[in-house]
Amino acid sequence: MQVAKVIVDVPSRQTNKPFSYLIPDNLSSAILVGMRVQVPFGHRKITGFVIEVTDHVDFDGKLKPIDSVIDLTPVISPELMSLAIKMSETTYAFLISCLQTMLPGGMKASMTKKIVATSPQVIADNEELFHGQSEVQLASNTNPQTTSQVLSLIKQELVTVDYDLKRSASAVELLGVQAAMSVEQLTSELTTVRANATGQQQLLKKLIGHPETNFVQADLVKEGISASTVKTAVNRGWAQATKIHQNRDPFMQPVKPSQPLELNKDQQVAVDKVTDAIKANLNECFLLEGVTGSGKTEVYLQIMDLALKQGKAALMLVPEITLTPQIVNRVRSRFGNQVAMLHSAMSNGERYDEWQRINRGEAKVVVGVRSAIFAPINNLGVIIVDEEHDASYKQTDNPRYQTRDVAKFRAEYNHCPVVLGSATPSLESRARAQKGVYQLLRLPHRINDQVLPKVDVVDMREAMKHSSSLLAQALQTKISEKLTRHEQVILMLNRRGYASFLMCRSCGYVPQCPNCDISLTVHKGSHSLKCHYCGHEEPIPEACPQCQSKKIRSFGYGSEQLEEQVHKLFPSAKTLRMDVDTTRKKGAHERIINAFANKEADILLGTQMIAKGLDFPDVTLVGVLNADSALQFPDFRSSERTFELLTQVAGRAGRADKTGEVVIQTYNPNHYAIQLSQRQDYEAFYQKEMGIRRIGKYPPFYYTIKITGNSKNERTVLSQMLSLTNYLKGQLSNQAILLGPTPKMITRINNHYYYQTIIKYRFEDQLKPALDKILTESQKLKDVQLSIDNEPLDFI
Ligand SMILES: Nc1ncnc2c1ncn2[C@@H]1O[C@H](COP(=O)(O)OP(=O)(O)OP(=O)(O)O)[C@@H](O)[C@H]1O
Ligand SMILES: [Zn+2]
Ligand SMILES: [Zn+2]
Repeated sequence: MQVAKVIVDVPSRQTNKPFSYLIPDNLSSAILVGMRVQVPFGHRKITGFVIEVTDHVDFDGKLKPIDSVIDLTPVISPELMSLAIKMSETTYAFLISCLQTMLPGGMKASMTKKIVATSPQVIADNEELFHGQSEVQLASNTNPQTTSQVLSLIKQELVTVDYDLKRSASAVELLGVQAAMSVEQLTSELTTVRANATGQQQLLKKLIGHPETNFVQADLVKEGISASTVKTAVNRGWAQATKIHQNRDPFMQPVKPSQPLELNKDQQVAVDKVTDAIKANLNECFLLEGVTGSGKTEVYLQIMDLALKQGKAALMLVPEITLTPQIVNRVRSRFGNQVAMLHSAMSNGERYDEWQRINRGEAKVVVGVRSAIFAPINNLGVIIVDEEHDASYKQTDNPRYQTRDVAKFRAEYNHCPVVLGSATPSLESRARAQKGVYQLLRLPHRINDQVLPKVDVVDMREAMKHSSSLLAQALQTKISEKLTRHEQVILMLNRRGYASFLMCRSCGYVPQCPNCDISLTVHKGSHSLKCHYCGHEEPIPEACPQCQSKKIRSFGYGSEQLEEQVHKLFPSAKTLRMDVDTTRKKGAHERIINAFANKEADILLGTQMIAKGLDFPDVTLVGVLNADSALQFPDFRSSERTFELLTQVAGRAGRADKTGEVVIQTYNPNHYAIQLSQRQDYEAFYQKEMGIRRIGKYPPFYYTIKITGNSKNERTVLSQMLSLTNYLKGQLSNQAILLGPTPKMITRINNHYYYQTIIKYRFEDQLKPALDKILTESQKLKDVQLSIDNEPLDFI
């Protein structure tokens, strides 16, 4: 008798362990670990993942049989299975959530599958299945007999399985036209054309000049060659009408192949160290600390190239914001069709197609965002985590995993190295390199010894005495200079919308969100006040709702207002704005970047979206308008975030042959994060910040856990948090530090009240059991939701 142990799709503590089900005889050899199955559970039928198949029954009662299989081949590999178990333990998430996180979106149980015969013989031999067709659809509740027949065909490789998913129409077909005669023939045709038939002459000359080119007809019309001229040309045999496929997805545009660049000495050392580890199957972790523009990407490319030459696969992770066609095209230009991409702007169908290409081993290089760490890659040779300090590597929802940790687990499993790269490594990673846990590789110079940009800090307390403009005079002068030289400028204002809030000058009234404890942000484009936490939106009032005064004004600035001011100050400059509001539509982000790269605009302005990863050779000036925005948060990582953001955005200037300049506007010119980012001195910042963290007992000196409770009822959540905090105090040693419960910085969001307790600790073996117990107990509470965040990004 065979038994399958199944993790069922019921996220609760009680079901966070496998349930045993009998495997029916006709499925006996077909059920494999990593497949999804349908099983009876209470009075329902639900899905689950098979995590073990055994002959051993450790259950006294009568086992229920598996109902049907959902996947015909495993969707979770043994590697990912062990990873899910480990993740569930370390993130306090349910195993079922971890398993589901690993599958590409849309690979839902109810999805229809089809099997495709590999030869006519197969169709003939299995008439009752195929009914003469080459492919058939299988419903998710196919009977066990048919299933076992299909499974045996799969085993013999006589059929392939495909999931039916909607692909978005990413390609469009355009009408084209191409020469159909030789250049000589066309030249003699030219003599026969009437002198006043200018369109025909123009077209013929074009065809003669570019006999190989497939012209887009719509482009010709723009040049004055009409559709009827093209028709005449086709009728007279000069040209033929063609169809041109154009990809709408900016990530999929054709790219020119590129060759490896000759490395400088530091780059070579880095590449050699990592490739030695790949060749020796060493599970080592490298920290590549390279200043902005030092050529880290080229180092990644050559490392991946070597992994491929060793017959292995490579995974490169990038933050959401830097996953632009710029970086993807650099990878694709080196590795062509071997590259698979996984990003959130893709449709479910596109993502599934890429997932399959990876699963089948067709794509050997995977580039993607956080979730790509779960790509079904076999035989990994190296994992690269670019901009390793980036906050987007931490998932803020269940399961709350840190991608760097998952990367290290996979590398250990695959006996391969991990490369964490950044100009501003996280303190955690840099400290590990200090201790020798990671190997530190450094690129201290920019390519071609281009100097780092010169950074001026403008004290806005002084500047505001002379003018109330958002842009200090010093910055305005530099912008005009660059504009006259036709160089490009990047301006960052890390707040979206038009103004921070509205206030009545007569009575002091400030409109608040009705659902959250926060004032509403002014958006001029949509003529509304918006809550950035719950999405609440209302019209901008004409008069004060409290005292009816018309003296209602907006305060503070956002990116929308920056754009307005720039237009006023520099009326002839063309601008592009990039923030959450201008990049909602699919592909918008890429279009803005491409337009700026093509020099369709002089000034790119926006929120922190524009700070990272971009490489525009003509940008010679970067202005930061509110360098203090992150410093205002009462959080231990504020300085690190400020330093990182300023250093990264400054790094966008002067990356090619022209020297760059940076202007930082601040109200805290003496703050060390601002002063050290002015010098772009990461090492000094690291030393200084480590001293502060040591005294404050913060990471990386202490581990941290954040427990958050929320409820519609403030008193309920507070009393629950108090009792669990007291329980923890009893369980932990007196070395552990418990802070809380305290209300979160914004206590009420969407009418739920949030309270938190922070634990700082070094060694506490009773911590995990105590937290597991708290989670189990919390399942019984109806009106409080609890979450545990291991190593949270912030304490606010
Ligand atoms: N060995 C080399 N020889 C010549 N040019 C190079 C070399 N390595 C890199 N470059 C070029 O230098 C520029 C900067 O390199 P790259 O973008 O890789 O830097 P980076 O360190 O990844 O930057 P950042 O962290 O600021 O995004 C690129 O245009 C790249 O093509
Ligand atoms: Zn008022
Ligand atoms: Zn709100």
